[in-house]
Amino acid sequence: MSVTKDDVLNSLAKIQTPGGVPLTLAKVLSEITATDGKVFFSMTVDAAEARAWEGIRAQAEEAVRAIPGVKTALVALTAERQPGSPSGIKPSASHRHGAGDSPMGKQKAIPGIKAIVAVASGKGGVGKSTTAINIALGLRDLGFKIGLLDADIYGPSVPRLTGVKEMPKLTDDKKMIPLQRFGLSLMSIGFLVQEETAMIWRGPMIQSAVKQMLQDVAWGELDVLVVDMPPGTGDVQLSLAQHVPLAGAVIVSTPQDLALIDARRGITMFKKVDVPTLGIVENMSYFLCPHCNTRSDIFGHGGARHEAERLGVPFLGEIPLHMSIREGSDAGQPVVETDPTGAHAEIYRAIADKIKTGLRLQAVVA
Ligand SMILES: Nc1ncnc2c1ncn2[C@@H]1O[C@H](COP(=O)(O)OP(=O)(O)OP(=O)(O)O)[C@@H](O)[C@H]1O
Repeated sequence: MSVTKDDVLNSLAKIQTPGGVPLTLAKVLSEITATDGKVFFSMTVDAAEARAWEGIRAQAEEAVRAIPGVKTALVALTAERQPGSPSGIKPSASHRHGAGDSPMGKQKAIPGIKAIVAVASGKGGVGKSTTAINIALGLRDLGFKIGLLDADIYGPSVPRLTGVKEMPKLTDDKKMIPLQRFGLSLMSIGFLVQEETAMIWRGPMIQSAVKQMLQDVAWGELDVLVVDMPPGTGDVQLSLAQHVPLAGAVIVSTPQDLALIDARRGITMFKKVDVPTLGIVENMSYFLCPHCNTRSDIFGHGGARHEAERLGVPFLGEIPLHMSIREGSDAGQPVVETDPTGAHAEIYRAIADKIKTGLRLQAVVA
């Protein structure tokens, strides 16, 4: 039985807002998407009233899940920007009421997760997601229990990188159970909504959805949760960096000058929100000819290492441009998994080891 938008609207009409009108008349609902039993929409409310609306959001999600045929429902609560706050970003409830002076700042820690590490890039297409999953696998090989959260909501990559496209199941208390692959716990918006849907997301919706993917997922005990961030250094990324309790950030760049300028912006962004940069990775650093083994520095290799030195952040390693990395990551077979004793897996594990060292300095991971 397929679920329609009208089914969703009929069930939402029974919910009363704080102002006493039915939710469907409150002018807060976004476009509703209902495809293959997956329902997604957001509610945009005045920032000052956001806390009062959290209960309505939960009720709406509950009501939609109760419609026969609905397999999953995600309702994001987004607040209109407040003029005057930095970048227009409103501090979250946990920011205001949270405590603690850990490197994670004042955000609410996620129970059971020892450290959250963001993998970010100044611009798209530099291989951030490929690097993120292979680093996650490298950390797994070092003996850690690892999760991977795909926060790249513009173009979720985890389904492609892992070949996993199932719908997460729910626990009795309605938390999503992460999917398992390669010994990693995985969560991606790509498991919940169609890729076309992902394109229509606006900044505040992303922030809210990522918060839910962090907090409404039964992650269990993890040493490190690797977060594949959306590419870029705009307000959305800044806001995520501010709202996710990050222990540190890894910046992925290619060696070209332009990419490096963007990488620098990434470091500045994390600095702004007091998240330490664990280091820079240079991806597509050089090309090793598979036939003659000759190395070519196509993009002028070494830029990221210099940039890291200049900025006083660790340089984590160089990953070559290689067909097997591309083919593997595009076919759900990341290279650290498929060729664990090969040279590329070694490189990713060495990077993971440096990340481990960076985290240990902060006494987050044992
Ligand atoms: N070291 C590498 N060698 C060869 N191909 C690579 C390498 N790293 C990434 N790629 C390929 O480059 C493309 C972009 O990679 P990926 O999706 O990881 O980038 P991204 O920075 O996450 O992109 P997006 O802008 O979508 O976030 C993919 O086809 C991937 O397989």
